[in-house]
Amino acid sequence: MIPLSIHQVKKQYPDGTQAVKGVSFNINPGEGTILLGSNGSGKTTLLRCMNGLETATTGSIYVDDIDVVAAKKRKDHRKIKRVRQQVGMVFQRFELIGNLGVLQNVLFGSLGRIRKPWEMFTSTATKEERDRAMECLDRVGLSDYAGQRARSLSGGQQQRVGIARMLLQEPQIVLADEPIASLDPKSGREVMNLLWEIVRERNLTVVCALHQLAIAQEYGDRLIGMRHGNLVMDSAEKSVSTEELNHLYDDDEEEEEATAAVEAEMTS
Ligand SMILES: Nc1ncnc2c1ncn2[C@@H]1O[C@H](COP(=O)(O)OP(=O)(O)OP(=O)(O)O)[C@@H](O)[C@H]1O
Repeated sequence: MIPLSIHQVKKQYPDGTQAVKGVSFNINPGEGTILLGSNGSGKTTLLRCMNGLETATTGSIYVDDIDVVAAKKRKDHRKIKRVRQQVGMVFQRFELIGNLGVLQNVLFGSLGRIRKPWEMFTSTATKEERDRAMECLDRVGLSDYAGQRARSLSGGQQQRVGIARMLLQEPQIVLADEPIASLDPKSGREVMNLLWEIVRERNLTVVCALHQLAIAQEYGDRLIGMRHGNLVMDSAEKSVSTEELNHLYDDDEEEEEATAAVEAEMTS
């Protein structure tokens, strides 16, 4: 079964910004896909639509047999929860609670058992959950840091806690939104190595937004490029040269003007 299928997805924000303009692709099981594109090309929006953090305006996004877009529109919480259990997120800014301990942060990965936000602070983990969380911390090499406050860790260590939190969820799909953008090159590479090692050993399907082209070429099984909310490059369809990758980041004032002119003509 195709784990992730995206069909004609559009996302327009309430202020009128068209962040994603009709994107379609299927991701195969175990595929490590890297999403590329300059700032504002729509990568984060698309990732957030995939796990229902944002609701796509039109189109469908199937996670296994669930259409996330339809589930969000119908406010079908049972289906949204099933999607969230299957889809783990790794964020650029780690999204840890700095004042809390490392182990507690990982335990919040078992979000399936938390129904209301305040339960994050009142619910206590079972011994089994704590043991599993410790195993996840051990996998990312941080079991010795379990009792420390998250904010006392370096950026690279905090991202490893983010990976451990994602692991505790036991997802089938991992969405990583610029997981190394806040890290120095050495820590970034360490985190990328760890993330890829883990997804490979568990045969997880990954979609990872990145800006570092060399790393994208090194790690990605497949490279997908976005520009102004459109999918403009997919290495599954044709091989992609470094030149074409660089073109994704070209200064495109002229192209924007041309696109705006075409759009204005179409709406007049
Ligand atoms: N909540 C929002 N409301 C309105 N516009 C938004 C919102 N979030 C993002 N946008 C806009 O949507 C477009 C796509 O943004 P998005 O963050 O998805 O791009 P991106 O490719 O992830 O960029 P970056 O590489 O900088 O993270 C941009 O024009 C952005 O300003």
